[in-house]
Amino acid sequence: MSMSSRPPAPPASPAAPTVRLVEVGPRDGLQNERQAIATATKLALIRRLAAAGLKDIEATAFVSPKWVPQMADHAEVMAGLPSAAEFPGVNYPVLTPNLKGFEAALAAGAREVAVFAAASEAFSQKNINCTVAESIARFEPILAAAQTAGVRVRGYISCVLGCPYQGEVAPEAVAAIARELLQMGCFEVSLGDTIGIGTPAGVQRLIGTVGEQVPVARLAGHFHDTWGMGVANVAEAWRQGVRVFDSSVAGLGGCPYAKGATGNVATEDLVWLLHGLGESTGVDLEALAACGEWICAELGRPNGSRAGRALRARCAA
Ligand SMILES: CC(C)(COP(=O)([O-])OP(=O)([O-])OC[C@H]1O[C@@H](n2cnc3c(N)ncnc32)[C@H](O)[C@@H]1OP(=O)([O-])[O-])[C@@H](O)C(=O)NCCC(=O)NCCSC(=O)C[C@@](C)(O)CC(=O)[O-]
Repeated sequence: MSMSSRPPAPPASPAAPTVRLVEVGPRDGLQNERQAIATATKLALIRRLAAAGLKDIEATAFVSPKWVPQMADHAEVMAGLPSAAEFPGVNYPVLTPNLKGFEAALAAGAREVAVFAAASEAFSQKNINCTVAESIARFEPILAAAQTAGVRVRGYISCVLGCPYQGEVAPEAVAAIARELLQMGCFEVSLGDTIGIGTPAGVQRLIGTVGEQVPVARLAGHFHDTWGMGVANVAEAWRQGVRVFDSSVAGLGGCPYAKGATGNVATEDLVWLLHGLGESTGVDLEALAACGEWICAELGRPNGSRAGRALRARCAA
């Protein structure tokens, strides 16, 4: 392709981000990979993501290694994270389902953790082996211990637009859990479309209903791309005022307890969309796309990012 026929690039991202991206590739993206992934590969991925400008990189999960073997090296991952001198201002949150996980995360140096609930009873049982109410009760000691230790706690809610076991999920159920998580002390609640089943109309209803109970500024969008709606759903959530989004480089991922779920919306696609909307993310899209290509080659899997593939094709032309 000649230079003149190239599509115009969206504006480059200026220094101060107006939208916060939470890169979940090293955790959500890798947790479902069947092949063993070396800790060194996970750390190289994290380093490349930080070098591309991502400031929130979910590093691992302090969950049971019997349930999610891929995250069994959580302490080693934490020990090998880049130093603050190398990448200033980068945050490395981790998942903690219970106090045992929180204590291990704290001992490993975590400064931010995430608790995860579901808006569906069936999913809660499959994912964390307890009811929704029991999960919230398990979070209480985490929030208390985190406050003492000065650790920030994020909340997740899974299945906000549908459940693989239960089907429809009422936005009111999501709103009630979001309110509870914020009242408990979570600084933000990430709304997970775990099976990527939602459409923009559902996102509009969801944010409208949840936004009646909690400030939209305290919500994040976490969209999987299983049905190809990831970017459209982000655009709708953005239109509704959401300014924090979770994504994974190259669209890595799936969920061990949501059969058929594909990865998160790809970070490259999200960055392309947001820059096109005039937002800044602080992310260098070319460096990110190179990172996406690299991890896909490492894992021997196709690149799930449309923008990443388009950039590669442009560079090869
Ligand atoms: C929550 C549990 C532990 C309950 O699992 P359980 O079996 O009910 O727990 P338990 O308390 O009976 O303990 C059983 C064993 O696990 C150990 N154990 C207990 N807790 C821990 C811990 N924290 N770390 C390490 N080990 C732990 C415990 O010590 C014991 O070991 P044993 O005596 O048998 O040797 C389990 O169900 C679990 O680990 N689930 C994790 C599931 C998971 O990671 N899912 C994926 C993340 S969520 C997600 O992807 C959705 C999200 C966030 O991305 C948003 C979206 O898209 O929807």
